[in-house]
Amino acid sequence: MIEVRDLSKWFRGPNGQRVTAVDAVRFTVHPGEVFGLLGPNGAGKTTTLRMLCTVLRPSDGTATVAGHDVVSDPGEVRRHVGFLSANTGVYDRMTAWELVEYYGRLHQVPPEELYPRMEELFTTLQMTNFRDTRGGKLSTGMKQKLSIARALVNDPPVLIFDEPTAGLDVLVQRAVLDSIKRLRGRGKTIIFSTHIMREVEKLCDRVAVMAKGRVIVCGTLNELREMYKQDDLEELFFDLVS
Ligand SMILES: Nc1ncnc2c1ncn2[C@@H]1O[C@H](COP(=O)(O)OP(=O)(O)OP(=O)(O)O)[C@@H](O)[C@H]1O
Repeated sequence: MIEVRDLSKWFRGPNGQRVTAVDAVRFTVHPGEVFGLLGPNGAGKTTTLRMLCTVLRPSDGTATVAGHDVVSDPGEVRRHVGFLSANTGVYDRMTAWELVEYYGRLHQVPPEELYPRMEELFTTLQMTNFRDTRGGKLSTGMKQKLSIARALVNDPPVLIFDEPTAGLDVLVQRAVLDSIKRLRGRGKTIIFSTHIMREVEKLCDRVAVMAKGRVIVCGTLNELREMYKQDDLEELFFDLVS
């Protein structure tokens, strides 16, 4: 479970001025739920997710992930989270299989769990054809799948995915979205960011629409349709953020 209460982050701009990237955001994500953070470029989605996975320290407010506070207990948060971002690193010299194995060992997954899980991940994410290819020779989509496998290798209860389908072709997009659905079916708590309403419609149980660092509205898609008397979610999103 993820609980976010009045979470804010500000940075110093080039002239020393305060740039508020995330402004008193609140939401809760439950196990077995896919929660979408939807917003245009610069809305504050990545900054919010980075605070949740302890890469960035909040300026104000609180967040707990799997019951652990992101500021006072970052190690435990990291142990319970699989994080994926557009620039998650893939080592050039390791093969796809070696990289996932390496992360599994880092997380101290016992071998009798690690290898069956890796076989399953490589099959469901359709990675068997490049299992022995080195990172440096993989395409963007292959690297993205590999980063997902890496995030899942220790079977964490919470998954934080920053634009998981960015830059992928439709086939890989579908494989990624299908894996997210399967993970929800297994009771994982999942939050992901996107600026594509279609993905939210396909996948999310609830969504928070963000703009200029704030959550403008949060609810199920039906609640949003009802609230704004607008059935076309693309239009609704446009109206909300413009
Ligand atoms: N390290 C930083 N220093 C200064 N400003 C930053 C920093 N990181 C983010 N920002 C600013 O915070 C705001 C929110 O950025 P963020 O990357 O969280 O948005 P986003 O919703 O993820 O956008 P995108 O869809 O383009 O990835 C932007 O105005 C951005 O310029």
